[in-house]
Parts: sequence; C-alpha cells; structure tokens
Amino acid sequence: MEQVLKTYFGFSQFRPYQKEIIDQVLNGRDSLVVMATGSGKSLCYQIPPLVRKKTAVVISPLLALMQDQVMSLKQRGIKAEYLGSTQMDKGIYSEAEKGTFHLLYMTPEKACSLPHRFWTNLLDVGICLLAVDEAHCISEWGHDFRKEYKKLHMLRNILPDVPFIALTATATGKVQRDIVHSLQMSDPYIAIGSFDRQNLFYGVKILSRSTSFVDELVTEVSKYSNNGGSTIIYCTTIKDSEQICDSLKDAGIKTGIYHGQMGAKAREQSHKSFIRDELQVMVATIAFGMGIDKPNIRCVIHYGCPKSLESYYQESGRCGRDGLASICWLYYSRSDFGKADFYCSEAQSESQKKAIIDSFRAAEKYCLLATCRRKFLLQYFGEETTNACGKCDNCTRSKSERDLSREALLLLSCIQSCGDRWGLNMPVDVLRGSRSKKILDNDFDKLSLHGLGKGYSSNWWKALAGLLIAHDYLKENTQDIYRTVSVSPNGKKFLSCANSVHQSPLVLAITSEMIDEEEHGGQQKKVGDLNNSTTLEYEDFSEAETKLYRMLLDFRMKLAQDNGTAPYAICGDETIVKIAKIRPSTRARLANIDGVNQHFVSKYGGSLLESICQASEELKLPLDGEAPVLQAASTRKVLATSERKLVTPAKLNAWKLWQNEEVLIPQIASTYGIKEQTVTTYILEVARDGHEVNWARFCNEIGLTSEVASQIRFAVTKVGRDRLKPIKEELPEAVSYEQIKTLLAMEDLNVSTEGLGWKSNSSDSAPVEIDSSACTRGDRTHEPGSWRSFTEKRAGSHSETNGSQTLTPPSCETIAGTKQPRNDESLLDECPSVKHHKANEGENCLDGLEATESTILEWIAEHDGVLLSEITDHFGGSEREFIVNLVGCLEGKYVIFKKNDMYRAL
Ligand SMILES: Nc1ncnc2c1ncn2[C@@H]1O[C@H](COP(=O)(O)OP(=O)(O)OP(=O)(O)O)[C@@H](O)[C@H]1O
Repeated sequence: MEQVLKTYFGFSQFRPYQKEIIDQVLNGRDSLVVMATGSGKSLCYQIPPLVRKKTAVVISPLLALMQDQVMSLKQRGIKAEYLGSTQMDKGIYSEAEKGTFHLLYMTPEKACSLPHRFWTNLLDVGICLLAVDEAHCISEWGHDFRKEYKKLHMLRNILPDVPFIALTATATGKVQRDIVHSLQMSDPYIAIGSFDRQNLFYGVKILSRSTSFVDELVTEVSKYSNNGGSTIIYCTTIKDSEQICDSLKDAGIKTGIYHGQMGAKAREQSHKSFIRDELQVMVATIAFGMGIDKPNIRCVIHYGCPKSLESYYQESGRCGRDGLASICWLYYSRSDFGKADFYCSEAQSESQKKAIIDSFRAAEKYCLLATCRRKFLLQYFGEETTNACGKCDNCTRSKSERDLSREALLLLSCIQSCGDRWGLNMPVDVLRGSRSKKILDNDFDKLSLHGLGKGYSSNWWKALAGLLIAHDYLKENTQDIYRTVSVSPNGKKFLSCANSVHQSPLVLAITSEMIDEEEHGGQQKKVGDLNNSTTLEYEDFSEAETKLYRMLLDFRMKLAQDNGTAPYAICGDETIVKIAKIRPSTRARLANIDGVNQHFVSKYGGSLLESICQASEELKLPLDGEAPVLQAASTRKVLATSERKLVTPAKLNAWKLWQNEEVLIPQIASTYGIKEQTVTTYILEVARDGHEVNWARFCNEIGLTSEVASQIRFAVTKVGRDRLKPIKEELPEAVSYEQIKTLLAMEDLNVSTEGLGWKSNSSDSAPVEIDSSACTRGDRTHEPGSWRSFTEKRAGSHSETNGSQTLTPPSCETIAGTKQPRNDESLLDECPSVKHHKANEGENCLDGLEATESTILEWIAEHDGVLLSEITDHFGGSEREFIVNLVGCLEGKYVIFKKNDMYRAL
C-alpha cells in the first residue's frame, strides 16, 4: 500500500485514518467516512483499485468535478475516466465495461441509468469498490440534498458483494444514519475524523461597500496571487459578484466570474481557467460549488453572511486543501441577518424551515462571536475542544477586555422598561434617543433612559446585546423568523444588585465589531489591519529562493499548458515549495521529495533538474540543500505554522521596518494605527523567534540603559521573572514594561551586553555610549542589483550599521527631539551621548534657517509641491548635502513623496 502511495501520489506516509479505511475496503467491508474538507478522503477510494488492479466506480455530483479529478489522476499515471454527457470519446463506455480503468467516475443519474449489462460485464472483469462521494447529498437533512442520490441503493442488488464507501465532510449524526440506511450498508466501518482544518486561519470583518474595500481586496488577493496562490470570493448575490469582479479587473487582477445565470459553456470556461491558474481570483455565487478540487487556493473570502454554517464550513474549506497555510475571511453587514425569510423560501416543510433558520442563525452567531471561531465551528459539528485555537482573529487580536457594567445596565434596563417584548431595534433606538413614530406611540421617549446611549452607534449596542446573550444576561426568543429579547434571570439578578452608587463590574471581551465601531465609526479598517496569524510557507524563503520558487511556478505553468492540464495536476504548490528549498541535483533526490510521484520524475524530471541546476547557479544557491523530512505533509505543515504562530505577518512587517529600514517605533506605530508598546512587543517576539535584532539601537530607542538594566536585574532577584507586574512594582515609575520585557528577552536569547556600549552590569548610571561611526553619513556606497534604488532612497538615513550589535541611532535628531541645525561635524559632536545632546538642547540655534526633519516637513506641508533646489535654498543655514540626506530620509519613511520632481507631504 505504501509503495502504491509513493509511486502514484508521491507521498511517503498516510494521513490519519487513511490506512485503516483502505484496509477495511480491501477486506470488503462497507465504510462511512466523515472527515474534514481537504483531509485526504479521496485517497481512501483511489488506492484500493491500484492495489487490487480492478475498477472502482466513483459517484460524484458534478461533471466538472469529475473532469478535474480525472485530469489529476492521469497526470499521476493512473487510468481514470468518466462517463457523462460531456464525454466526447464514445469509446470510453466499452473500455469502461472491459475494466480498463482504475477509476471510473459518474453522476448518480448516470449510475442509475446504465443498463444492467454494463454492471454485470464490469463485475465479470472485476469491480472492487463503489464509492459515493459527497454522500451528505443522500440526506434530506444534509445541506445539499439531491434526490438522485436516494436511488443509489438500487446498485446494491446488482453489485451484491462489492463494498460501498460513502464519504462526506459534513454530516451530523442524523445525516450519517440516513446515509447508512439509504445505501443499505450492513455493519459499516465508520471513520469520523476531526473537522478541524488546522492550516486555516479564520477571520471576520464588517463589510463596508466603499472603494477602500475594493483596495483592501486587491491588496489581500495580490498577497497570494504573486506567489501562485489563488482566491475565491463568494458573494450572496449575482449583482455583488459582477460588481466585485469588475472592480478587481479594473485593478488589473485576473478575475473570473461564476454564477447560476451564466450559460453552461461560459461557466465551464470560467471554471477551467481558474483551475489552470489563468485566473488569480474567482468571484462566484455558491453555484461555484461543491468539491472544487484545486489544492492551491490560499484564500476564500465571503462577501456577506453565508446562508448556513455548514455551507460556510464547506466553502471556506476549499482553501488550503494542500495543507499549506491559508486564510478564510468573512465580511458581513448587519443587514445580512435579515435574510432568514429569503432562505426559508426554499423550505418544503416546517421542519426543513426550522433547520434552515437554525443553521442561518448559527452563521450569524459565528459573525458576531467574540471568542475563538474555530472552537465555535467545531462545537457546531459536535466536536469538543478545550483550548482556544490561536489561529483566528479573535484569538490573535490582543484581547480588549473591559468593564461594560454601565452599558450593560443601560441596555438591560431599557429592554426591561420596554416590556421585554421587542426585537433589539426598539431598545437600541430608545437608548440612542430616536423619536420615531413607534417610539412616540409607545411613550418610550418619556423613559428616563431615552437618549442616554447616544455615545455608541446602534451596531455597537447590538454587538453588546450579542455579548449579553452569549453570557446569559439576555434571552433571545425566536418565533418563526422573528426574534425578541428579554432580560434573563441572570440579567435580572445583575439589575437588582445595581444601584445608583454601585454596580458590580462586568468585564467582557469586546467584539471586533465594537472595536471597529469605536475606532472607525464602523468604517472598514485599512489594509494593514487585515494581517493575520497565518505565515505562508514561502514567507520563509530568502530572496534568491523566492526567485527560484517563482521560476518553478512558471516552469510548472508551461508544462501544464503544453499538456493541456492544470498546474496543480502536474504537482502541488507544497511540492514546489520543497523543491525550491531542497534544489535536488539528481532524479533520486527529486523522487525522494514528498509529493513527487514516479510519473512526474520520469516525465518531467530531466528538464526540471536542468532548470534547477542552472537557476541555482545563477542565484548562487547550493544544490541539495535541506534533507527532506519524511513525515506526513499535513502534520509537518501544521507544526510549521503553529510553531511560528506568534510571528504573524504584521509582526514581521513591523520588525522589518524597524530592523531593515530603521523606521522609528513611533512611526511604525502610527503607520499601523497601533500602540508603540505593541510595536516593541512585536519586535521582541520576532527576536525570540530567531530573527536578528540590532539590540544596541533597540535599547537606545526604548531607553534601556545599563543603569535601568541593573535596576531590573535587582528587582528580578527579589520577585523572580515569572510575572512582569511584580517586577514593575519593584521599580521606579519611569522604568517601563517594554524595558523589562526587553531585558528579559535579551537574557533569554543570551545577547551579550558588551556590544551595547554599556559600561558594566553594575548600577552605574552611565549614559548610552554611541559609537561615533554610527553617525557618519553621506558617502554611502550603493549596493549592486535590485535594491540599489532602495539604498539610494535611504541615503539620507543617519545610521550606518557596523554589525548587529553596533549602536546606530536612526536619526540623532529624532532621538533627542530637538530642532537644532545639523552639519556633519555638529552631528558627530552631538551623537556620542544622548545626555550630552539633551544638555545642549536649544543652545545651538543659529540665525539662518536650519534644516531638521520637522522644519523641512512643516515647510513642505505648507506648499503644494517644492523642488529640491527650493528646499536647499530655503534652508540656507544648513549644508546642501545634509538637507538632501534629510529629504531622502523623510521620503524613505514615507512622510513625503516626490512626483514630477516636486516634493509633497503625505
Ligand atoms: N497521505 C497524504 N500525504 C500528503 N498529501 C495528501 C495525502 N493524502 C491526500 N493528500 C493531499 O491532500 C489534498 C486533499 O485531499 P483530498 O482531495 O482527497 O481531500 P478530501 O478530503 O477529499 O476533500 P473534500 O472533502 O474537500 O473533497 C490533496 O492535494 C491530496 O493530494
């Protein structure tokens, strides 16, 4: 079995459950497999026919899906075909009944309409398995009921001794029983895996239908498409999908569209282009359906709340099927939640209507959640987890907990005063001081609470209500599609304990929606906020490796085009990542890489090795790098991601700006709209993850001197280092948490204090010594190649790094916060010590106009574009070269920009 796995699929190990299930199938036992999307269910029916050398018939709901699977299997050297209306080769039918194919795909309609003779012929030559994929379609309780699936039991009589295997990613207990019953399975082997897709990051955002939202989408989508990954954007209406598609196309993104009103041909073309990587994004309604089998979808975005949590799980599950880190965003607006009525129109019975409403409400809850999203999803599917995942927006966002007792008191009292019988809109409108007819008619404008909640938006109040429902202070009463809220017994207790001078605190973690409403008035946040804690595999690459990776993607694309197939069918992205890392020099080494199968080696090995060899030489990369690790791909990837879970792209970006581009912490903080302390923490976390940090510069910037360090060490000897608060309490007020965290991190990382210029570890109060060479500037030699322009841009930076431990203030002037004139000599004079610099503050002001970062910036901001010559003329009190450097520095920090030779402030 392992041999077959490696030969045809290139994998060295089975994933959890696969081997056991295959064993059962080979023993002739019926099986029911309920495992997460992308967990590797297909292999459970693809391996047995290769072992037995007989045919497995696979029932699959969609022709397009079958075509994709057949295409991939053929690329692995497996004999596979499908029967269906789009099959052009009429000879396939007779080949099929002769048992020519290992895998024969067909729809349930086709299976039930084939003549008896076909099956008996196949039985004679050898059929070893009947697989029913997407088996939840059998059940009316499933979210995609298809009545043709119900007729499949007919095949039982025709194929009495052939084992059946039913596979699905979403089946509640009820659905599972339905499947077993309907397929007349006797004593089936039941394998129920975890629903947890550990490589997926889940996040939810509030939708704003503004142009900045499109900009945000463009940025998000480009992150993946630049590295060969693609994105699906699911819209709830055709109109939305058309608008989004047009906007993305306008932004230059290769975008396709797929919805139910398109003709079959147009849909097929769109689907084909997407799986062949000719499109970077597919904007679709849910018609872009079940079982999209493209492994390298890196991001699935839902534009609007989905109709059920099951469909959300399925649709979002289409990303990251190859096990690489991928992202699922859901954008919702509160108006989405009023669509229950619309979805109910599909219901054929009262119980179905209830099922639809329940699962729509579950999707709504998912949107409004303030706690771990993965935990909620898993619990919904009956899987208990104890811990929060650390890989969803709620887990990674720094928790904003606060005492909401006053607000809760207002809302609960208002709901009670309104008679506990309205939906949320009424009490919220009362609190916000509305004078609508309904409010006046009910005399609610006379309530003392009327207008007391104007300070928050109505969405904020509704989000608070969601929290109070989740914490059992409010009760939601549902009747049909209508919902009212009332104060629960717990809420009543809370109210009765409160009086005008005292109320018990009610500390709750506020939701992202509340944060958004507070910070942006409900406006969509900027692109920078879209960061998440998923580290994409190729983010680990060096610059040269990234080039090689992209070259390999192009190479695969060309092979796919030449062979009329999709790039992923040639080999998966995860395999390309490994090839770029390992750079094999021989066929044997190539074959040893997980994911490389025999067919691939013999067909493309020669030309691939030649290209790797040539490119590696050009890029100065050694061949036969890292040895491949022979363990299950899924386990390895999950580990790789979770091990680095703290180092999110946001953290890395902050670190890069600070470490490589020498942007100051306050500027990074204002760029990302986060606190300076958060930036410091980010840099420390990245340092702990093994990245280089210029400690001397860092200590200088946060004011960690040898004196402060000694004080911290002394405090640690008294109270230990387990908790920061006791340490802080031992220290003078001026010593910050950041300084404490930094010293502890440095100690943990064994950073030597020698290169910091600290005189000693004793409690001397020596100021930070600055290597004067750190302040030289001007005649910087440019690096060759592509980053020349970058260094040119930064030529004005005052700092030169003489190794990672050299103290290099990014700008002496900024450190001291002074507006003194600068020339090379004065700067050199002033730099050796911050203290010295401060002592001289204000003394050196000359009469002429002197250039400093702030005076230049102020002056540029006053004008609608100035030439460099105008700047140098204006600031006659400073040397030209110095001014040029400062301007370059400001430009490098993105506070000014140059267009048509004119500088303008951003
Ligand atoms: N043992 C394995 N080692 C490495 N990769 C594997 C292994 N088994 C399957 N895969 C890969 O995992 C990915 C998902 O597999 P598969 O398509 O079978 O998932 P699935 O469970 O059928 O998902 P869905 O329910 O969405 O159809 C594929 O790219 C497949 O090649």
